[in-house]
Order: sequence, then C-alpha cells, then structure tokens
Amino acid sequence: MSSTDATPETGTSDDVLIIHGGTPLEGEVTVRGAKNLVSKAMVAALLGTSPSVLRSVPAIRDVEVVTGLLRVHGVDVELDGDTLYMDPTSVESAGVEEINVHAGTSRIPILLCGPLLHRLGRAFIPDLGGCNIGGRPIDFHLDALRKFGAVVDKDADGTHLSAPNGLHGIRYELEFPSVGATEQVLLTAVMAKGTTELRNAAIEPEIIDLICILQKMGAIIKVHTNRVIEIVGVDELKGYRHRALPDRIEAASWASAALATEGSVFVRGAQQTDMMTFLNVFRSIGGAYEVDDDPTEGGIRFWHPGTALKPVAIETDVHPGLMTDWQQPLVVALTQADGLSIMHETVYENRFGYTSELRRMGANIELYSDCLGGTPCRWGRRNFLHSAVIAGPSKLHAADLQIPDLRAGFSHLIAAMAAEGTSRVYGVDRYITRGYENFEAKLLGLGAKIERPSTKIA
Ligand SMILES: CC(=O)N[C@H]1[C@@H](OP(=O)(O)OP(=O)(O)OC[C@H]2O[C@@H](n3ccc(=O)[nH]c3=O)[C@H](O)[C@@H]2O)O[C@H](CO)[C@@H](O)[C@@H]1O
Ligand SMILES: C=C(OP(=O)(O)O)C(=O)O
Repeated sequence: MSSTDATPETGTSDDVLIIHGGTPLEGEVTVRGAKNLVSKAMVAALLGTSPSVLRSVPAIRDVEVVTGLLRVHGVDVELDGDTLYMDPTSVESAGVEEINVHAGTSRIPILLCGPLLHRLGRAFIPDLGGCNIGGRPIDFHLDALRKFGAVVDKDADGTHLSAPNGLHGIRYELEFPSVGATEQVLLTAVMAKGTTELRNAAIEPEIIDLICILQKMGAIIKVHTNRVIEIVGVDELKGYRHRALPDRIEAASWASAALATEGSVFVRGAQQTDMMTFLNVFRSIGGAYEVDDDPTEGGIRFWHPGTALKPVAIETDVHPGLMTDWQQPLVVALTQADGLSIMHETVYENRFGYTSELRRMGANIELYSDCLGGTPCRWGRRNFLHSAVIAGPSKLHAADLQIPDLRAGFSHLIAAMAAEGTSRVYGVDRYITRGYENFEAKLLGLGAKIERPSTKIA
C-alpha cells in the first residue's frame, strides 16, 4: 500500500513556517476530540439506521478526508461549529474513482469495510495514506475480514470486498494488539451473525471510546480482562450522540513543547486518566504538571521547573504503555536533559527518521540496532531493534527543516522554537494540519514568534 505522506517534498511554496526560536511558550491552548477517535466515530455512523451527532470535532484534515468518504457513499454530513451531524439513511456504493479522490492521506478507508459490507454487501479500499513510519501492512485486517466471510479481491485499483453469504462472528487472536485491526473487528462484529471473541485486542482509550459509541448505537460488547473483547452481533444499530474524548497526543505535544522551550502551558481538555503513562515520564524527566479536573474548564498545566532536566530510559508500547505518537516531541525535550537518555521504539519499524534533522540542529542523537538493555521486545515478532540514544543537554541552533510526517513535524516545530535563531519548517500545511487544529493560532497565542513568508510578526 502506498502512502501519500511517503515522499517528503522539498518545500518551495508558501507551505513553510518561519520560526524565530528561543522564546518560552507561555499560556493556554485547548484540545478538542482525538484525531484517532473522531475519524473512527465517523465510520461507525455508517452502521446506524438513523442520524448520529458527534461533538468536540477538531478542524483537522483527517476529518475532511473522512467527510469526503462518507459523502461519496451518500451519507449527509454537516458540520456546525465543532458538532458533526451524519445522516446515513441513504447510503449507497460509490465508484472507485470517487473513493480514490477522497481517500487522501488517511488510513481510514480500510475501516469502512465492515460497515459497507453490512450496509451494501460490498466495499472497496484504495491505496492507504497515513504517516510514513515504516511498513504499515493490513494483513490482520484482511485476515479477520476473510474469517468473517468476506471475499477479498485485489486488482490494480485497490482491494474489492464482497460478502455473498453475509458476515458471521469469529474467534480471532491478533498477533499484535493493533489499534486499527481491533477497530476493524469491532466495526464488523457488531452486526455480524453470532458472537465474536477477539483476543490480544488493543485497549487504547480511543478504542474504549469507540466501544462506548457502538454501545450507544445498540451494540453488545464486553471488555474482559487480559485484552479479550466479546461482541454479540445484533441485527440493527441506530445513530448515536457522543462527545469525543480529548486528544491525548496533541496534549502531550504541547506539554513537551512547554518543557523543551522552558515554558508553561495549560492544556485545557487534557485528561489525567488517558495520560497517566505520559505524566509519569514527564515527571521522571523533571517536568512539572498540575491537574485541574473540573469537568468543563479543566485540563493540565505543564511547565519547566527551572532546574536541570533528567535523562530517562523508556520504550514505546501499546496502551497502557508509552504511546508511540508521544515519542517524537518527548525526544526533543530529552535533548535538553542532563545526561544519556534512551528511547526505544517497539511499535513501528521506522519512526526515528526525524532525528536526522534534530542532529543538524545540534542535537546529539545516535540510533542503535539494539533493544533497551539488550532484552527482546515484549511483542515477539515486533523486535525492530530501534533505539535512539540522546546525549544532552545540547544547544539547538536554527535550521531549515523538511517535515517527513505528522508527529515528526510537530517535533520539528518544537525544536525550532527551542533553538536559537530563525528556522524555516517546510511542509506544515501538508503534514501538521492532518492532526493539529489551528496550530498556528495556538502557537501565536503562546507567544511563539512565527510568521509566514508573506506576513510580518508584530
Ligand atoms: C488513525 C489512528 O488511529 N492511528 C493510530 C493507530 O494506527 P494504526 O491503527 O495504523 O496502528 P496499529 O496499531 O494497527 O499498528 C501497530 C503495528 O502493527 C502493525 N500491523 C498493523 C496492522 C496489520 O494488519 N498488520 C500489522 O503488522 C503495524 O505495521 C505497526 O507496526 O495506532 C497507532 C499505534 O498506537 C498510532 O501510532 C496511530 O496514530
Ligand atoms: C501515525 C499517526 O497517524 P495515522 O495512523 O493516521 O498515520 C499519528 O497520528 O501519529
């Protein structure tokens, strides 16, 4: 599967942000619904026989992409402020070309399979987008769909699926607790005939929120201990009303930015329960935080305490471990810690590409083909052997940076804000807007000195 994000292009046009670094970020930002839930919640709306309403929807490109996909299938989608209304009562199949136009850079089309097979008896998956962070196969998805009873045909356009004999519940064990494959099984099993038992499932907060949505729609889903999820198929689901859980990746990105720039940022909407592992790491590094758990106005303030940051040895993992999408902004903060840190990536094959740009800025980061402490990775075959060793503190200096993917891009923004001098970061519109709402306005609100080539800062 190819990725539209796969080939970073040298920025030539206006897709560049000029950052005058060296200013601590101070102030407040608000995070809305999580990118990694909202897009899936939109797919779930396809399963309903009545309209769904999703609140706290962020203005990000992934939402636009899924809106386009739902519309080509005849779903009426309207956005009012941050509330999304989706009416799937006239769902219809769409042509390959129409779907390709709307597939964009997202990985979401793969998740339409189950709902479309239930609603229309067939589905089509184009080449998928998403971040270019190593191989992103869909073998678990297709294997599970086949077991549910789908017939899968690949041709030059993409993958065509049909379900001539309907879909039936399965007993299935994932080789790795894949987020997307768990969602695939959930979205298919809720209306399959009989019961499905999924073992070694992913249990990320976004998945639990998706389960809440499906339950509101009429599904019967039991989350057992030890990564086992049981789904009893039902004949019909109705629409839902739901407020998306806040984006814990965006929240952690702002927290890391506060630490790396020696600032203080209140992230309104950030929730302690979904960020416990991050908060432990943040504190271990020496960062300070305070939780305000007011249900509407609350959030978490993150700040640099004014004393030297401490090195840590950590590894990414599936929930409840340290999220792989938290890794890149944290590494920038670790360039400022006093000593040797290790960040071991166990989820993706190739998620340290961005460190070469940090090295050009003066960071002392080496990549090693070894596991943390020489021990094998927890997930058998996931032994990708990728560790970054960060020797800090390093004085970062300005550079021209080319963003390779979404989270790497935000880490480049943080590095540029922490660095002395003026950096140019290319690819912000192409990559950052996929997952960070109004990031420029938020940066300006925090006192960052940024400008577009055509504008002047005050
Ligand atoms: C839109 C969305 O929610 N994206 C998130 C989702 O991605 P996504 O759902 O794509 O990530 P997965 O959890 O599925 O992938 C984890 C690992 O499993 C592998 N794999 C996955 C499926 C498959 O069929 N075969 C296979 O080998 C992948 O290559 C990767 O090495 O979870 C990731 C892990 O928390 C996050 O980084 C992404 O931000
Ligand atoms: C990897 C990410 O997303 P996606 O799965 O949409 O590429 C991410 O959000 O960092």
